[in-house]
Amino acid sequence: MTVVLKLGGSVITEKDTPDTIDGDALADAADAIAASGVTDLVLVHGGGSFGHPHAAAHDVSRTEGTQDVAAVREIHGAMRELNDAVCDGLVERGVPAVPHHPHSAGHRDADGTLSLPTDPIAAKRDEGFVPVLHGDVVTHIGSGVTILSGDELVVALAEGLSAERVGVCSTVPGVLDDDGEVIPAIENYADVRRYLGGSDDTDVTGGMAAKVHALLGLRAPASVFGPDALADFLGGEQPGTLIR
Ligand SMILES: Nc1ncnc2c1ncn2[C@@H]1O[C@H](COP(=O)(O)OP(=O)(O)OP(=O)(O)O)[C@@H](O)[C@H]1O
Ligand SMILES: C=C(C)CCOP(=O)(O)O
Repeated sequence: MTVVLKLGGSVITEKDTPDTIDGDALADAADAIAASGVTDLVLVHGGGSFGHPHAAAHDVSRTEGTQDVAAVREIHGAMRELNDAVCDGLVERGVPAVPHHPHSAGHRDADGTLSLPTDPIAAKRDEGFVPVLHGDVVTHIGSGVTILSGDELVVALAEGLSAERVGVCSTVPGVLDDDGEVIPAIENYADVRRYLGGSDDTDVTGGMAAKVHALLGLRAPASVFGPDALADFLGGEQPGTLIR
């Protein structure tokens, strides 16, 4: 039973300080993953303070591209650095994490549709590794490169690997209504659109609104929850908001 789990960049980094890992949060997340014993796992992490400030500095988003090779290398390089730290934290705890860098593994066509072959990822999983992907810059036909968000990766992986469970761990305990209460379940974007905003921090990929929109397109149920509920999710529970 394949589980696709995204660790929000806002969870594992200090999102308001560029290029800074939140070491305690990363350690807690890695502890929870190691202790869960879940092995059929594909991980994704977001950009946080490694991805978004560099993308914003070069005016790159999911739709605005750049052909500037220095920008490509800067954004991708920052994300590789974060990916190294995530993989290191997992391997130190006995989780066989291996990187899978989207910049080298996928691209968008001229309409922005993502092509990301999942066979190489399935092969890693089937060999007992835990592939760790991340938000990145990807080649976009006619636009140079654009940003690929971790949330888009979650959707592509969940579909391509026929995942049974999908989890998105963010800083918030779930999708919140206007009173700050967690909305238990979402089945329709129109029902919750009025509650959804972007991110509190620099975020070129759209915050919660884009997340919910993307997850509603999945066949598998997806849970949005906070870091405290990561162990519960990995234990088979559906904490936070269930999107189906
Ligand atoms: N209705 C809402 N409920 C919960 N969070 C919301 C809502 N509307 C907007 N948000 C914002 O969405 C943010 C979560 O999305 P964001 O994309 O920043 O998180 P992430 O995926 O953890 O980080 P990253 O994009 O770096 O990977 C929250 O921190 C909050 O600021
Ligand atoms: C900004 C970059 C490079 C990655 C964005 O991924 P996200 O944090 O999942 O939206």
